[in-house]
Amino acid sequence: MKIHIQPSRLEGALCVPPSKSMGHRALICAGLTQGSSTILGLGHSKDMEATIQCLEALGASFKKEKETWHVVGCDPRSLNRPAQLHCNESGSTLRFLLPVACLSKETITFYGKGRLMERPMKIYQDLFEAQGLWYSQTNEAIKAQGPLQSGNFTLPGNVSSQFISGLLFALPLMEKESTLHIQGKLESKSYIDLTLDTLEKANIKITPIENGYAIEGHQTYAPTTYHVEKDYSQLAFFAVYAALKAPLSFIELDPDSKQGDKTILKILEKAGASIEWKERTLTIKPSQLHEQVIDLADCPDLGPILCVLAAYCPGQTKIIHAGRLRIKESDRIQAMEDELKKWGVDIQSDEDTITINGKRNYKKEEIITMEGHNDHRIVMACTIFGLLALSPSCISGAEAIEKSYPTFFEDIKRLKGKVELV
Ligand SMILES: O=C(O)C1=C[C@@H](OP(=O)(O)O)[C@@H](O)[C@H](O)C1
Ligand SMILES: C=C(OP(=O)(O)O)C(=O)O
Repeated sequence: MKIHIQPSRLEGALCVPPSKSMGHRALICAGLTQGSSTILGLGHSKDMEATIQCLEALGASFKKEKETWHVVGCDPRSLNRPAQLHCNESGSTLRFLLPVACLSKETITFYGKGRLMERPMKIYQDLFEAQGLWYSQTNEAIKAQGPLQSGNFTLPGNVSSQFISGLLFALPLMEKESTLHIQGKLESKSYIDLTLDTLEKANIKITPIENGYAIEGHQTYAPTTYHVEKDYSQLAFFAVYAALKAPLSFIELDPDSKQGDKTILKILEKAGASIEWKERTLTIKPSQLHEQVIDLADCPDLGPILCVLAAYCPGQTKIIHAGRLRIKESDRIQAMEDELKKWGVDIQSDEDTITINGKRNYKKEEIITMEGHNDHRIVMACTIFGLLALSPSCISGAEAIEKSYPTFFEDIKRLKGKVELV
């Protein structure tokens, strides 16, 4: 799918989609509850679909009535036949559900598409092998056989927090107590906090210890009602636009949200934007923004759109601790470098840092075609760049938005943005 983008002045109010991270967590906690739970405000995307289908393959059932999901959970320990879990391109689905599914004694096959099976998984392989369990991986699939046992687990803190979240979902269901020790600096900590928060709602007890967590065994997930908040990671794309170009309002937000990507508001304020809250509505107004140093350790998903922000902020912006962007749906540093260079943006990177010397305007004589790199966040970031530019452009591979934000282009049109299918 190729989209033509005209420089546009967006206006109005937007309700961004529900949080994908909170959605995965609510689905998993509800899906592991021996009883029925309710999820309110769950969004629709390929990643949500993947998590629902995987939990169904483990025995949970999901029913949607209007905007409410009714979930009857399962116990993977009582699975009595091999199961196939199709994770599509969702790293969260695969890494959260691998230890959960392998509470079972049956062989579980996990399938992935796109770049999923190239993303780091060795942490789980090592952990299975240390317990003498079978684990094998090809380009298309991972096959593993539990049952995974409780114990003392040590994990690096800087590869992906999703391994830690995955174990936090599974360990409470094991027979005995476990500990999880995190080695080195913990990155994406806000995502672990979201996991702990959701587990607490399901009455699962996790005790913080020095550099890790203690998890009692033999716990049960309690039925409850989960409310999924609107997604600050998705809001970030439009927030950057508003801070640079024209005011936008965002409705139905939780101002006290624990989502780590809410930090986009601090970053924009630091750059000079005006941020105003009125109850659950946020208004962002543009200003002459300036450069800064941005630490990405706790908010990796903001990386691509922050490259756009930096490109339009005069002065030198440095985005540090960005290395994990290389192991997402694409190498997001390389992808942004490739696409922004087409516009003449002065952007360079090393393994862990992106340096951008920004300016206020970009204009090309010819129509630039940007590539989506099969990555939703690259498509969305490049589209925002195109809306802010002074000359028209195209983005190809735009269907990648289906992973997390299927209505992205419809929302732009609703705000009077000029985007058209070519
Ligand atoms: O737990 C989560 O919901 C997520 C954790 C982050 O991954 P890492 O911990 O691998 O950085 C983030 O990039 C991903 O989109 C969602
Ligand atoms: C990296 C992402 O998701 P996941 O790791 O779940 O594939 C993302 O949404 O940007």
